[in-house]
Amino acid sequence: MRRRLTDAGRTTAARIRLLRLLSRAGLAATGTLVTLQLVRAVVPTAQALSVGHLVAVFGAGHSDRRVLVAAALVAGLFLIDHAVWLVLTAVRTLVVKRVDGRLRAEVRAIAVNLPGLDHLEGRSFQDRASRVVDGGMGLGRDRSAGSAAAGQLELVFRMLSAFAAAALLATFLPTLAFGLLLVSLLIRAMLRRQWMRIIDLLDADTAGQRKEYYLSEQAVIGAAKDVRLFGLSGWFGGRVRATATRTYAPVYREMLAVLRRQWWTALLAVGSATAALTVPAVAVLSGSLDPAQLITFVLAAWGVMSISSVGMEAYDIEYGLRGVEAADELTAEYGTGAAGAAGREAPSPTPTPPTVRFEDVVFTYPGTSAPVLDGLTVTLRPGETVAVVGENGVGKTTFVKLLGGLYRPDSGRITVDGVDLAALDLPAWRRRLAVLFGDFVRYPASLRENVTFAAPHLAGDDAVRDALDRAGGTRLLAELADGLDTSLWSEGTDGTGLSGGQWQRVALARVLFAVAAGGRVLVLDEPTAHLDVRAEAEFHQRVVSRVHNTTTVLISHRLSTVRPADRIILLRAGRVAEDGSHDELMALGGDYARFFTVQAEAFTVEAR
Ligand SMILES: Nc1ncnc2c1ncn2[C@@H]1O[C@H](COP(=O)(O)OP(=O)(O)OP(=O)(O)O)[C@@H](O)[C@H]1O
Repeated sequence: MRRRLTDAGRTTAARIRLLRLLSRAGLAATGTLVTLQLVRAVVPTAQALSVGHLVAVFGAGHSDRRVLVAAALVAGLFLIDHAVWLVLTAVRTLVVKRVDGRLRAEVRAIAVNLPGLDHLEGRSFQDRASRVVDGGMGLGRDRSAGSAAAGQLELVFRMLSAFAAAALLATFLPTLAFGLLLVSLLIRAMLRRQWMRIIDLLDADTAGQRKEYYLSEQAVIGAAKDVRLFGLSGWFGGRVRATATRTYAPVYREMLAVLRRQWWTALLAVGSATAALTVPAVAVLSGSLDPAQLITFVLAAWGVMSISSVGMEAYDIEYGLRGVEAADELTAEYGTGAAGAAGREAPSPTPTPPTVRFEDVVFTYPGTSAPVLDGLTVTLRPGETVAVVGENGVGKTTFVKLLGGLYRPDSGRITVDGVDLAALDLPAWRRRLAVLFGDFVRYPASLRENVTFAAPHLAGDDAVRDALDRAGGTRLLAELADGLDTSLWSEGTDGTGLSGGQWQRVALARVLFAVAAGGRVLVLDEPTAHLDVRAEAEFHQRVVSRVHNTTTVLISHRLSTVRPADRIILLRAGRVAEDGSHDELMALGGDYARFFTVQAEAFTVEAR
């Protein structure tokens, strides 16, 4: 019993929450929607009265003019109802889109402003965010938080309409009015309980909800080449069918089960309809009601009983409420997305590179058990070029992510000029970093923007051209029809598609631009992976040696790329295994020397 009451309380609070959500659509749009719903709510009662009035004046043999006016009133109400419905549909769409847009913007703000990646990569964050952002298709209908809010408003006015009809009926038959209202609400509650379980089933299969993703994102755009060359269209089709079957098979089973359980509601509905017709009819026969009143009260009874049906708005509410709850949970857990309280400003806003120390750092990715970094201790001295090498998966990129404050160590600490990174103002620290990740982002934007995104405040095309030149992108710039204005978003704008190597030069230009804007620690993770042999050979001279007054961290499997570095650090088992210049490590005769020899031999064999 107590649980029922708690559920009821939660449901009421959720429904009020939905109504409050409507304010996000703006006063004018929401006000118009409320007004239109109000008109539609009173129309059935007005129709019952007007039809009764028409029958009364017709039966009393009044003049043609009075009959015509009464008939015009009936027709006018039908027309008004229809016209209001049309406008309401359009205004409702506007309100739904606005509410959804606002909620999505809030979730985007939370996601973008989270200081690290650990929450963002978690399954629970992603599921909750996709619930808010994606909305979804429920039983063939677009459903979202916005449609839940509009649906809740619709339900309020459906109730109002039924109560208005009951009030009219109560003027003559109060017991019938009360009884019909009670039974109709009971039927509605029973139906709602039975049918809403279907929304639970739909909601439970998040993998099923993602089935659209395979088609739209992967099969059509993302993996278009692979899908065709490997002939994977059958696999995609099968995958979509399998997820659809997994989602909908239990739904259809439940629908059949609900239909088989309709006896009680059907009996109650038949009983109500019989009472609604026979009680006024008996009153007519006994002479206490005339035929015109009979029509008015039967129509009013009909208006009361209409609330017993579970309309689409009930599904909208139930489905979209999950999105609203998910948004509330995200806000409760991560705040509103406003940038978090700033820590101390990164020390020395001077133009010199800092000393960065990893002190006995242990780090394990959330949701995994084995640490990737396990007692890593290393110092990056101001202005030196340090190469980080090691086998696949040893933790090189993880080292960079921790350097950027995207994750925090489980134990140990990272210091910048002696100050713990955890105590620093992260945005300020990140402005002093320029990081090129191996899986750099190809922004759907112009060439200029792809470079200046690293430091939008540094204006001037000369700096952009200089960064492109250092990254070996001058020829690319000359070839592009619209120069720096060329859109590099080929799918979205008919812009230019670049090759892998050309994109890498653009991404490299972006971080060099960040260095020009004040970045004092440059990190290049696999910067030559897509470059041709000549560009790779020129890389150190063209890029690294021209970067001054900056600490450079270079990660690469191509040991010829890292050879000229001041220091080379080899990671093994999450910590530094070898540390020294190329010559020192070759003399040491450890893993680095072995890897270098193997690569050099392979190169010599290829070159023969
Ligand atoms: N977001 C993540 N969640 C869980 N584990 C991760 C995540 N990112 C990386 N890992 C794991 O951490 C380990 C180190 O990955 P990392 O990318 O740092 O290696 P790497 O040395 O840069 O490898 P490579 O040379 O292949 O680029 C790997 O075992 C990887 O599977």
